[in-house]
Amino acid sequence: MVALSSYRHLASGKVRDLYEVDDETLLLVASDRISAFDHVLSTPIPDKGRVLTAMSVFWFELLGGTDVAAPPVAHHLIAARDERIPEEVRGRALLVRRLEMVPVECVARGYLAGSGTADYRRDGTVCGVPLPDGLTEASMLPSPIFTPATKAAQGEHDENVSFEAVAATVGPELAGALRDQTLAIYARGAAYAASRGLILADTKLEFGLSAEGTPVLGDEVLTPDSSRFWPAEGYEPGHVQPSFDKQYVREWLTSPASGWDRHSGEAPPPLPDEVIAATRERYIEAYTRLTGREWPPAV
Ligand SMILES: CCOC(=O)Cn1cc(-c2ncnc(N)c2C#N)cn1
Repeated sequence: MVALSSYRHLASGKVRDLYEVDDETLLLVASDRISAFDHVLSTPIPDKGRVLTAMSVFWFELLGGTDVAAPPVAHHLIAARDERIPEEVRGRALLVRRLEMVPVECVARGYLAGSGTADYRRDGTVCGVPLPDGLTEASMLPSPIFTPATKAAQGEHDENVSFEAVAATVGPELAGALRDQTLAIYARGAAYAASRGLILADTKLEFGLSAEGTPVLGDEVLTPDSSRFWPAEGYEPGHVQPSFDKQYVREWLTSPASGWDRHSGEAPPPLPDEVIAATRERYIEAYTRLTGREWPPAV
């Protein structure tokens, strides 16, 4: 049985870690850590890593499958079950093909939210894409838009950049391919989510390059950590929508009960057990509602 410590640690994000298995194989591990208001909270959410990993596997299989009209999406997933996956991370780790990653956060937005709303309010555009007047928080956009960003240092916000800036960095051909693939994956995800009563407001994808220089989907895919999911029931533009997975955490942290001031720059206090339990349930509900599969998945 292989131990995680036998793999070289390559990188860590807020809630995930990346290890080297061999020259062409990596291990992408999802922790149970949760972040809110740009802080990684001190209390983990049991099973969050396993649920989000199972969700990525579901999307890789759906997008990479040949059973639908769209062409299969090339992706980096090798295996979710494999003897090279250490016992301690089994179920929340993916064996993936090592890629040459493209340094662009490929974001697609079907609705106005987060930095999109802020950019729109400043100058009526997002990443240089002009939008109609009169939009408000959570407005549905006339059609989904590609709004790339450059990855910021940990703890900083990614910086929205124009398509032209991406083309200048990676070349117009690859920039166009990244945009097309990002919008195609968003459209498939949004349509599928809508059929399950969920709005996929936006999503962030990361790509590497194939030997031919074409995009290969990496990272996690269409999870609540990389995307905004809103319950379709109760959707109404004009205010920040409740996050499907983090609403209990956000409401408790901004309630008097937490004793925390989100503008203080101080770390948030630990979450009470009932908020942890309710949030764990929300992640499981997101998985079962989206995939139609039982939790936990049959071994
Ligand atoms: C730990 C959190 O950071 C990331 O996952 C971002 N990241 C991805 C890679 C990567 N590098 C080569 N090949 C890949 N298949 C991948 C993937 N996914 C590097 N950083």
